[in-house]
Amino acid sequence: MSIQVRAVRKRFGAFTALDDVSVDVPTGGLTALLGPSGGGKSTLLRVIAGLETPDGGEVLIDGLPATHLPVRERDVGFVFQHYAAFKHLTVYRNVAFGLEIRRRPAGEIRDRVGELLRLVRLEQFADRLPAQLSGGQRQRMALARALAVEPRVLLLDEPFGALDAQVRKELREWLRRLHDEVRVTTVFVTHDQEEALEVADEIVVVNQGRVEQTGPPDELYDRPATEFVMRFLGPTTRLGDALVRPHDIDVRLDGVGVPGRVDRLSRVGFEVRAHVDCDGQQVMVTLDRTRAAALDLAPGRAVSLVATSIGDPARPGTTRPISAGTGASGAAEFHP
Ligand SMILES: Nc1ncnc2c1ncn2[C@@H]1O[C@H](COP(=O)(O)OP(=O)(O)OP(=O)(O)O)[C@@H](O)[C@H]1O
Repeated sequence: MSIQVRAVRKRFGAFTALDDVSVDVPTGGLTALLGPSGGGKSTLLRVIAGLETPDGGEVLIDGLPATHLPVRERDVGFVFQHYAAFKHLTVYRNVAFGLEIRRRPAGEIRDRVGELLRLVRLEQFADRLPAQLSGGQRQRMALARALAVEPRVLLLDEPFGALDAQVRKELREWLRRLHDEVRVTTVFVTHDQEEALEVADEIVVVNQGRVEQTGPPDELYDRPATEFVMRFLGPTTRLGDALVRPHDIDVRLDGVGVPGRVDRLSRVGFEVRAHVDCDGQQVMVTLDRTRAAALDLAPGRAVSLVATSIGDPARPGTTRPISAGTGASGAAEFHP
């Protein structure tokens, strides 16, 4: 089921939470709403769900007007950050709940719940109570429960937000695989750019109530439309006036480019980070350790730096340097 959000506005008193927001969610896609805290992601998700009515604009579900359609008629499944399970019911009964209240035949419920517990890898925990599960297992139960009634859309608001980094990482790989298997149109909210880049087919960057850019992860990373998007999606550094990714700078010894001197080197696994002083400007460059060794980089070494730029067909996919002053003016500084 596809979802279209057209020019939606939402105010809370004098505060504009969504300002002329348009988003297309394709059928069967996995779309991330990504942005900083307070940017309007949850409000947008709630408008899609029917939990908030927009002040202007419209929502179309499968091409039909749905702006004023009640939540229960939208066929959506939800999972929130802190999932409220029925504490006194087993995992099995929690997942079966939606089917039981719809009075589905016992055999059908058994088959469906069995299938879902397998999908979320909780078969062996069917008889436990929610309190006897880890946080990650509870969120997987929440997803199984949301999927039980076969919603046409799955809406996830920071579903892994309360979990620690390692579990989050596992769950996002798992979410990707689950989605590939069930293919239900899914929209999930996250403020974690790595989560969005790794999991989503399409990312909508939401900031200060507006959509900054929409596109597949690679496109946003390699061709950010604004300085805000560029900063939000990955590390950046300035070289002269240009804002570039640290791995899109060539370190040279032939004097071509901006002259500088290596200040400091640090190794992080396979990556070497070089801090280069270019006439007072600190430029950060990342390169792999093979390249760093070939250049014989060491503090004090004279080098020169060249930003590799997009639009050069010899180097497809590299980031175009964004000149100072372009893009979202006044966008908050953000260093993931
Ligand atoms: N019911 C409400 N009444 C008043 N203000 C609200 C209400 N809901 C949200 N807001 C405000 O709207 C803005 C956007 O909130 P929203 O929850 O959509 O942001 P978000 O991008 O999801 O942020 P977070 O990641 O912190 O949840 C915030 O400034 C918030 O305080």
